[in-house]
Amino acid sequence: MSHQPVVDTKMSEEMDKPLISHRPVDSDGSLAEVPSEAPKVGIMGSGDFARSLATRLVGSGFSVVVGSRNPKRTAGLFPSAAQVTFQEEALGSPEVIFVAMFREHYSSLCSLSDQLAGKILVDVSNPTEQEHLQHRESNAEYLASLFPTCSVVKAFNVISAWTLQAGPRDGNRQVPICSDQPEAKRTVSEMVHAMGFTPVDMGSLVSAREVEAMPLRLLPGWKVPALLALGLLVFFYAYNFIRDVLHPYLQEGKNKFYKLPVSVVNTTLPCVAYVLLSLVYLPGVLAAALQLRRGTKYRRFPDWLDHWLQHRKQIGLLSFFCAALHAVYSFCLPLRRSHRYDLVNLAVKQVLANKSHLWVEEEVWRMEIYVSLGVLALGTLSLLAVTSLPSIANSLNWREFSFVQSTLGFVALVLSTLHTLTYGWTRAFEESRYKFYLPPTFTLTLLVPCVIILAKGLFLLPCLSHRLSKIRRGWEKDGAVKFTLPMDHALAQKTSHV
Ligand SMILES: Cc1cc2nc3c(=O)[nH]c(=O)nc-3n(C[C@H](O)[C@H](O)[C@H](O)COP(=O)(O)OP(=O)(O)OC[C@H]3O[C@@H](n4cnc5c(N)ncnc54)[C@H](O)[C@@H]3O)c2cc1C
Ligand SMILES: NC(=O)C1=CN([C@@H]2O[C@H](COP(=O)(O)OP(=O)(O)OC[C@H]3O[C@@H](n4cnc5c(N)ncnc54)[C@H](OP(=O)(O)O)[C@@H]3O)[C@@H](O)[C@H]2O)C=CC1
Ligand code: HEM
Ligand SMILES: [Cu+2]
Ligand SMILES: [Fe+3]
Repeated sequence: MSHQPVVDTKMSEEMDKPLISHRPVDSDGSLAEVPSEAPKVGIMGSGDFARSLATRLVGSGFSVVVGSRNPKRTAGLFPSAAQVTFQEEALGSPEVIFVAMFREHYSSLCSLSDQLAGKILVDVSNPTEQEHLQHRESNAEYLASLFPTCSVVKAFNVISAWTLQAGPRDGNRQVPICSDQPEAKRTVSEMVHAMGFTPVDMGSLVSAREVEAMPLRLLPGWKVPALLALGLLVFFYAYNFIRDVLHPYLQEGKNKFYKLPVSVVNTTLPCVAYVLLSLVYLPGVLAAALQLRRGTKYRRFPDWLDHWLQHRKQIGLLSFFCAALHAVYSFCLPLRRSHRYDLVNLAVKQVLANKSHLWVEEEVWRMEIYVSLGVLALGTLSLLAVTSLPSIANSLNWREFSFVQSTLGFVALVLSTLHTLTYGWTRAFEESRYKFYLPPTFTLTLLVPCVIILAKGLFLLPCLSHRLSKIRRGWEKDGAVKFTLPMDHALAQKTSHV
């Protein structure tokens, strides 16, 4: 929505009047005279939402009249500047009427349809999940069907009563708006703006169903990645439990259960982080391989790959989260009592065995290097995480963004791989490291990243990179696409989401 004054002369009279929060400024800089009569807005219903809305509207310079079935009982709950009266009386002068009632009570307004004729009705309702599934038409479309002479606008349903009352200082400021009457939509948009929110035009009233579904979604796009991370956590924790705790207990009768809270977790978390990171960069490689094989970029990827590509951000951020936890756990390793007892016991054993100066040069170097590589990997990952914040992403052009995400992300994957390899060293080849024939955990995680690194290397070979960049500029192996376009189009529509 633009911040400029609206020039359209056909604008409703309501909006020609200045609002307090938007006082027009004269050319000499002083405030223009505020007219005595503020634009009048009606609210049907006296519930939580109606009260918050009235408070906010009054604060933004509107004059509010509330229509209630029982004004005596409810008047005390509203700001004194708001007029609370019977439903039919509230409908008289305002051009814009908010319907702050639940869907099942809309029809109770039908007796007032004569007074409502020609007015703008704002539907603020939120269906429950059940209602949303039960009704094929949105609440707003239902309201429009009850009052065909009114202009129905869907707005404010994504804003909670609490946010309305507290003002848009924190939380989401965006208010999606849709309506079949552009004029009515503009009037309400200006009101949204005057109340300190940002109107987002969602088009005609058929979008109302989508707008009503917005508050029902919980962290869209995170479900599959979160389940994936959880699955990996459970798998690796169980695997490490068997190797590090169960095996010593069953085979040697040793009690190593103290490892459950820190040690086992700190073997699990890095493996999850590392696998998730490789799963961020695997689909890009698969996509490139598919394009090379098909010889065109104009055929859609299979659904699963399309989905995977779209969820990389969430998978990547979960990977970063696990890696950060792994780093903190690693710093804590030497703080533990168990660690000190182990050290002292080792020292005592050495003294008894009359050994001195235990310093294995190779072990020292290995440790110095893998810790350093881990720190570098985490540092690179945190750059990716920072640039994924919308405010920072918006300040980068797409080349800068894709440099950080694609190139530095790959660098992070390589550093993590070197970190894991130097940590693992020769352990993968020592028989004593195999517990119940299970190889050390890190060996399980190395396969996919190594495939990715190899593939990326292959794609750099002149013949392949040349062909790939030709394909990405629209070149096609002859006959690659011609006959599949119409079907692809249907597919594109079917799968376009997120
Ligand atoms: C902590 C963290 C945060 C993340 N945050 C985000 C985020 O905010 N947003 C987001 O989208 N992703 C995010 N990701 C996911 C990931 O970083 C990006 O999806 C990244 O762009 C993937 O890079 P890619 O090279 O695998 O894939 P793409 O950049 O999609 O490329 C796919 C393949 O095509 C090649 N390629 C691409 N374009 C061209 C071209 N024009 N010419 C030739 N070859 C080309 C690439 O080399 C690659 O092989 C995040 C990841 C992590 C770990
Ligand atoms: N609460 C919130 O945070 C949000 C609410 N909404 C939407 O706002 C609308 C109102 O919600 P909310 O204020 O929380 O609900 P309430 O139950 O608190 O208020 C509903 C109001 O509807 C009025 N009403 C009119 N006719 C009837 C009737 N026949 N039976 C019962 N009540 C009637 C009542 O006012 P009276 O008795 O004065 O006539 C009542 O106060 C809902 O559609 C909701 O989805 C949307 C976003 C957030
Ligand atoms: C500040 C950053 C980091 C530090 C200090 C660090 C430190 C460590 C330490 C001390 C270990 C050995 C754990 C043990 O003894 O059980 C380890 C293992 C490991 N780390 Fe890191 N690391 C860091 C970052 C990362 C990152 C970013 C990744 C990958 C995303 C990663 C992946 C791994 C893996 C896979 C292992 C092997 C786990 C196992 O099988 O035991 N680390 N790291
Ligand atoms: Cu999806
Ligand atoms: Fe219903």
